[in-house]
Amino acid sequence: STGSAQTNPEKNDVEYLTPVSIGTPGQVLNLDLDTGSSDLWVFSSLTTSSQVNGQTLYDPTKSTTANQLQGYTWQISYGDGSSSSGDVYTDTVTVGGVTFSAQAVQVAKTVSSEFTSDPANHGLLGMGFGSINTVEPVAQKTFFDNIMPDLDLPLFTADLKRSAPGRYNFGYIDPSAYKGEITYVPVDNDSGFWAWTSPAYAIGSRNFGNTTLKGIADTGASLFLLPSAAVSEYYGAVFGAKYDRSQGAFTVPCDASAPDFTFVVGDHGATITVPGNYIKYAPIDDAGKTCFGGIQLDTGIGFSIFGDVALKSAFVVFNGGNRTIGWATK
Ligand SMILES: O[C@H]1CN[C@@H](c2nc(-c3ccc(C(F)(F)F)cc3)no2)C1
Repeated sequence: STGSAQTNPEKNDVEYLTPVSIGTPGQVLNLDLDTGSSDLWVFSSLTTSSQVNGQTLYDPTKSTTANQLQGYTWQISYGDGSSSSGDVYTDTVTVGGVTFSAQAVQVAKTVSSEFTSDPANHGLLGMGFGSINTVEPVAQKTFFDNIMPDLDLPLFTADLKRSAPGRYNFGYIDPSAYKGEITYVPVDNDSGFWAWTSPAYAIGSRNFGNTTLKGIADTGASLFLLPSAAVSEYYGAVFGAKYDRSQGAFTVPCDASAPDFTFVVGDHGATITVPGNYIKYAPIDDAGKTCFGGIQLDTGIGFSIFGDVALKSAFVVFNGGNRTIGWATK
């Protein structure tokens, strides 16, 4: 089988939401497909009502194919400190025309304020590796784990765009979606993430250094989080850039000329270039004078995060069959 789903950016591309049908008859929720986690959880009829704020709710009692996993629970927290928890059902789930009939659907009973205040986000669909699924007493498989054997090719692709709809494809590679060759590199999934290493990077027209970037491809993360050496070098090249202690982040003048950030993929010279404009991420003042930086520090995480600012500059193949990640320009 193969499938294809359009994914739609929220304001400032802070996340990309994809319609997902759950249950019989289908209840369509817009979910954040997240390669950085491995739980499929949804706002539901069981979610504490004071924590619901316009989100579409999955109601398992309205689905003839829903079955509760009695006594199973889950609890997850994300990089930004947000969190959610609840119970577990199985039901039929369809994304982009690909269906799995007994998918674990984690229904939220509680969600943190960050989720409550985002009416367009009805939950997350984790596309990481199964080892980091949080369901107790038995971890559940991700949607991709479950459909992979039936896919023509054991992979999915991410084609995110700046402030425009993009696409997740399942089981095939669309040759019209990228230019040149796709360069594949090994993924180390011991952490449960799509972890890989870039051998070097360059800022603007400077020469490539020899500093490797060890990071994860994370479609659920908005920004590009890098080591302090790379971040300082980058913003050192932007006139008027500064570290704003009140924001705890680097900002740039929205009218600054920001250099591109190029990272190497593989050892045959392939590169991906993040346009400097993507790094003038979003205005933080009404006048649109100061912009939040799309590159920020990865301090304390232990690895870099190739989030949407990096991913939307490429066509990315997540191959679960041979555990590789492929990058191509587009
Ligand atoms: O944990 C890492 C795994 N992937 C990254 C991720 N973060 C979120 C997220 C989405 C929406 C929200 C909220 F709506 F604002 F609450 C919060 C976090 N989704 O994937 C970070």
